[in-house]
Amino acid sequence: TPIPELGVDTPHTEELRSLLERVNDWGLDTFRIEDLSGQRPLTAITYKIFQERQLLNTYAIEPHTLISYLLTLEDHYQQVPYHNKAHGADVCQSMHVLLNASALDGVFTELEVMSAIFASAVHDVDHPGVTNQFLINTKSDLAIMYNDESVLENHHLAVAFKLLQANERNIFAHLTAKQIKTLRKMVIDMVLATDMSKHMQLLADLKTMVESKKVTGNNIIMLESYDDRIQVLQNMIHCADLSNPTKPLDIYIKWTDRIMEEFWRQGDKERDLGLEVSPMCDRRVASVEKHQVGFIEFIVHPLWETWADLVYPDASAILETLEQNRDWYQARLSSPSSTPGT
Ligand SMILES: COc1ccc(-c2ccn(C[C@@H](O)CN3CCOCC3)n2)cc1OC1CCCC1
Ligand SMILES: [Zn+2]
Repeated sequence: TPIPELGVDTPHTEELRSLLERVNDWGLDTFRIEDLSGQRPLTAITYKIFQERQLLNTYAIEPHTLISYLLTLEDHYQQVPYHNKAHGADVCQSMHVLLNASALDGVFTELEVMSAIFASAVHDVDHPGVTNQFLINTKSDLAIMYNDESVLENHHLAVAFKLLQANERNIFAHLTAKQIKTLRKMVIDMVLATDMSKHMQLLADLKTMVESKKVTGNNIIMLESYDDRIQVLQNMIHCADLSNPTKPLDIYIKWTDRIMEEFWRQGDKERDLGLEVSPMCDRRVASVEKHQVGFIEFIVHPLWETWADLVYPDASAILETLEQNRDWYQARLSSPSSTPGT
């Protein structure tokens, strides 16, 4: 069967094509792509990025093999409010834009770039919509399987690589053994770095790197060792994963609605199980704005401020939007919050 031009079957080909022309822009409306692509945002966006970066030519990837892998990957994202295929598509597209920073021009090899795009597309596959702590507390099969250590992150990686084992989905069939070994290690290192329990160490190391930053004549960052290179890619996927508050406000608010519904459903499960309801997971004690302000103040802004230093001045506009969005939520805190029915 012939491959549709955009990789997905949709009656909105014209509109989807023109929207995907903006794949290099920060703030691309992933929700609109979800609607126009026949609920295939991850396949449509990732296929476009692979084409945009000539990765099919560089690595002799057959279009139908890539489409087959992406459609199956997308089908393995669960229908949960936040950690679903739209989030996977959003982090993949955000990573694609971050890789284009001029301070990183020519820094990463094509294999590292493909590893980063692949890692972000797969990084939450089969996420069950509950946290690592919930899986540990409920003695879930996943927690038993991974001995309570980065349970979800390990699972996402295992699922992503398992799907490659079918010949019709093996997009890396024409890579050398050495390339596959390198790609696999980098993808594992990046996805494991999205575990929030690694956040403080990752940020501390990034700050150290920024302090000792070495650049070439035209302000391009010099990264000699594998450790330095993977550290930048790990912080990049972590930034992409925590990029919702840096996006246009109307898009950010939609992500907030989704994560809160996912957290509240976990709280409902904890209440039903007689467990203590986790912080921010009790829908009866909703302080959405307060939690977003705290999330930005303590996690998102410190990370993005440091990233913006590293790639200065490439992420300055993103940091500006983040600060405006924080002020918007802050302002709603002091004034009466939107109570139901008003
Ligand atoms: C728009 O709002 C949010 C957007 C994102 C997040 C958020 C938290 C952790 N993460 C990253 C994990 O999902 C890391 N995952 C785990 C599973 O394995 C893969 C890697 N993302 C939290 C958000 O708000 C919370 C609710 C109120 C304040 C905090
Ligand atoms: Zn994620």
